Amino acid sequence: MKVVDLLIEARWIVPVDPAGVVLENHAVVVDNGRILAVLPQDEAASRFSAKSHKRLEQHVLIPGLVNLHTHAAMSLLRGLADDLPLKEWLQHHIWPAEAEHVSEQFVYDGTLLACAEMLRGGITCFNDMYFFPGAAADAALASGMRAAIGLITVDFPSSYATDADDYLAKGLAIRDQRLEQPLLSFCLAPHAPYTVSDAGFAKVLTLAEQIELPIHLHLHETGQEIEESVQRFGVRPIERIRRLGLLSPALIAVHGVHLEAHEIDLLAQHGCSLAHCPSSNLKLASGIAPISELVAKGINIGLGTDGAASNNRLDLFQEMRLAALLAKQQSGRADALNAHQVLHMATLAGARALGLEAQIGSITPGKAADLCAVALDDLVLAPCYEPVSHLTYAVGREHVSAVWVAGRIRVEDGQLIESNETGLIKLALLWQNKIRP
Ligand SMILES: CSC[C@H]1O[C@@H](n2cnc3c(O)ncnc32)[C@H](O)[C@@H]1O
Ligand SMILES: [Zn+2]
Repeated sequence: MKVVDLLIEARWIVPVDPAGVVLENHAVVVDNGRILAVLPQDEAASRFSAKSHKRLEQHVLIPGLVNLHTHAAMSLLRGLADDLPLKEWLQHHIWPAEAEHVSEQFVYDGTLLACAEMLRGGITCFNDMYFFPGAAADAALASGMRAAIGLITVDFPSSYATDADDYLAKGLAIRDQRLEQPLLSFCLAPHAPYTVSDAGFAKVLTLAEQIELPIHLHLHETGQEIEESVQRFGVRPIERIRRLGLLSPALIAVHGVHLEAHEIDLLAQHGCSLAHCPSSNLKLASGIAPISELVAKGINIGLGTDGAASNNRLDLFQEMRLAALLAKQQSGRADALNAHQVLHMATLAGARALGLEAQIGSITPGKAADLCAVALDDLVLAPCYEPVSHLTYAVGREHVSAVWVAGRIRVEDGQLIESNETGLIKLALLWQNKIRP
């Protein structure tokens, strides 16, 4: 019998790959942080002796969720400026607050708080875009969470950096210092077409090609963004980005709310990914992304929460439900996006966009053991005919009972391990008193 680190037996396992499969009474064998095997429980018992054993009698085990777009540290700005459209929200509220308060400590503390919220909700990996990305990376590592850290660029100075060259040089140094961290990966993260010049994009593209990183960019979020681009550059943002050479499989276009048919074709032809953030798009009244049309063209779509100042939750179960419901409403077809497709978006599609498809996103031997157990023995989830249906339409993040990142348990019985929740609330209160004394 082979001795292994961990054996997880679950009532249901949804590996996500192969698509549409639900395994009953199977086990996941974990060793050295990786998935060694997925097999029937009786076979697992005869082949493996585990140092640690978890029995999930009434649970469904899924891959850890991948949050494809966030600004984690903005958890400290949650609820600061509600009920506003994007431009007014950013220019008159968020950017002034960031100019006054964002520091390395703000980003570390805010990201720590966000990681706690995300882990408790079954998210094991997040794709971040924010100032002081080194502090975000360190907070993710301190939380034992996987993160794709955005090396940001904007054309305005901040407390973090002065201009495009400075942003990129600082980002590269942050990456160089953390290259050996197995839980970290990196993206180039130019903020948006309206805050990055052609020269800034050219620099981003050169770097992304040299060091083979994805490019994480807000794109076509509002109608106003598009109108202003036409006035300023004579073309819509996607066309400008195309001319600059940024449309490629490396691009993670965030939002894509306003897309014409030929622009959807362009994204498909170039193999771009899209980060769909339905709550943020609804709250800022930006619109609803044409998801069923994007799906029909085979575009890789992951789900994001965006920051907590525009959502105001970092809750991918809510984004899953919303994504499914909005796609149905928008297309007029009840089968527009089914529960399996939505779970795929929240896991493997996000991993693929980040270039992490070989490492995470499905319960597959050889991949990292990033796993999420959801307890279905709650009256609000009874009866349960189909666990994947429940994951999209009925489950809330409060039903997450256990979470592992690279085989290490981070949440047990719905509670964070090695994390002081009371301390985090106190930390948030300290910032609240600073920001709104
Ligand atoms: C350069 S750091 C990231 C920058 O993005 C801002 N931001 C947060 N949410 C959004 C959004 O929905 N659209 C555009 N920009 C957003 C954040 O406040 C930071 O300044
Ligand atoms: Zn955003």
